Amino acid sequence: MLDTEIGLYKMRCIVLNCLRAGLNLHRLILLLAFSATLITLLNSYYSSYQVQKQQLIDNTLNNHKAYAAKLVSATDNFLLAAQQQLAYVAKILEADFTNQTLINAEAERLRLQTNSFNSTIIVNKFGDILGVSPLSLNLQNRKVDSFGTKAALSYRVPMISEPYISMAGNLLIFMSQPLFNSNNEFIGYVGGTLYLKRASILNELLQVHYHQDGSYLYVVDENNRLLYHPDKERIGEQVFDNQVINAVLKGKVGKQQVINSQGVAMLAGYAPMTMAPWGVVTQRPLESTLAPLDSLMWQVFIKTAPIGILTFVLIWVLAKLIAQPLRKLAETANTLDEPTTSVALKHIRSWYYESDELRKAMLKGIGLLESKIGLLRHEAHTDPLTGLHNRRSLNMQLSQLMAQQRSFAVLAIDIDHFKRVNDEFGHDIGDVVLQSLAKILLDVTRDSDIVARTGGEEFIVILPNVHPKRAYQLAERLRIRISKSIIEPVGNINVSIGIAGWPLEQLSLDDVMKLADQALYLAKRTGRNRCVVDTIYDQQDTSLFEATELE
Ligand SMILES: Nc1nc2c(ncn2[C@@H]2O[C@H](COP(=O)(O)OP(=O)(O)OP(=O)(O)O)[C@@H](O)[C@H]2O)c(=O)[nH]1
Repeated sequence: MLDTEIGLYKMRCIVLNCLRAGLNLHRLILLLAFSATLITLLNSYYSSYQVQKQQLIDNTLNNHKAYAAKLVSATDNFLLAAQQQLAYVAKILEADFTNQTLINAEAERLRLQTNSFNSTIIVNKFGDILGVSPLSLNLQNRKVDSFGTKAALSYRVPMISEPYISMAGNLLIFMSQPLFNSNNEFIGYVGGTLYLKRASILNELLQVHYHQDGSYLYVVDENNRLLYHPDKERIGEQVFDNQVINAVLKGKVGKQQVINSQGVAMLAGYAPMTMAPWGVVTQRPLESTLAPLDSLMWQVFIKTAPIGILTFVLIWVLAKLIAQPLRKLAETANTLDEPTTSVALKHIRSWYYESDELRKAMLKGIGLLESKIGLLRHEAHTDPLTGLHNRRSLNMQLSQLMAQQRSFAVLAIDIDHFKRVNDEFGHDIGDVVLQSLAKILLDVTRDSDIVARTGGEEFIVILPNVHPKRAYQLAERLRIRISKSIIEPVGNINVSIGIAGWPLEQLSLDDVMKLADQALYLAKRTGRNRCVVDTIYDQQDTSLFEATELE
């Protein structure tokens, strides 16, 4: 019971600690596995304790039942032998009952030849005591006056009396054999006593079976009186309300767990005698019977403890191994937006099916997320018709260039009389022209240049690190290339280009774009199909620009 209480207390501590520290898979697995193991261990301890306890009780009851039967047999044999001795003496005396010397000699021989009787007595039919041994009892020539000796005179049969106090003051039982003459007339009897409280053959016989482990036996007569008990003070005491005594005096053989008259739980076996209406009960206290079980269970605990501890350690390690991949996956799930997440995911050792599937699913999810974000980013920065940068993307790129303090030239390009193309060939063909122009622009510029469509038929080309004169040359080459290109079914188109640049007297980006627009407007106004450089930009000190390779 103590083990169960300790186990429950430990489990309660674990649960409370988990609640305090916050539940996670590792702790849950530990809690589950620990509690399952603990319950199994406690259950096996408890059930093996119960089984062994029952086995001990059954064995003890069976042993004591067998003891009782054995003692009954030995005591019956003794009484039979004693009765036979009396019968033998009776035979001798019947032949010559007037011979006083013979009477004295037989009384003495009967007592001394064996140790069956404590005293012997030979009585005539009038109750006169003719012979006695030992003489120290001073009963010669007296009349019998006790319960047993008078009963023998009246009943005139072989008999064993119930216990009584003798004429000499001893608690005893009296055995007698009647004497008959040749005419079959009752002439007296020969008898012997068995002392109950003093040393006697009966006490010696029964004491053989007294054990030091708390076992003891007692004998009761038909009046519930104790004839033998290890506690001599109790001999002669009448015991009622005892189930075992009631059963044995009804002639039953058996075994039973009882509470004795002192209130102690006993495991008893009992059997009735055949030579006398007595019963023998042998018993052992339940407590002393079960005492070895506690040390046995302790030994079992000591022997199983190392394996138990090893099991707990194994559970702890396994729980950690199982929980670790899921814990790392859970931690990574909080940082899905970080670029290093997919690399971290790949390094997680998901060694079993579920965690591996989860990891793969997360990797797939991140892949899908990244491609979707990439697509959205591309769409947010791209002109859908031409695939060039849109205005948002252009502004971002320009901000970066300005942040890096890198100079650049701006070409603002507008198709001349594009309205006519739409009007003559339709809007779809107009779109084809815009797409063709985009291709030419990409073809002529470098990868490091930025080509954007910022309006209907307006394009912006940014040339990083290009000084004004080189910007103009490039714009001219671009214009000529466009005008010479045949775009089916429209044929040739022309463009006007306005040129400005940064840095320019600390102007803002908006101012630079306005200057490029103004130059473009000038190109349109002065006849189209031409390039115009913003005047301020045209006067820039070329030393401000890095040397660059031109197409
Ligand atoms: N096909 C097509 N046409 C467009 C698109 N965006 C704008 N336009 C047309 O571009 C034409 C621009 O006309 P205008 O602003 O009058 O300029 P323009 O005809 O080129 O004359 P100038 O610029 O003065 O030489 C209009 O007819 C618009 O409808 C587009 O995405 N696709």
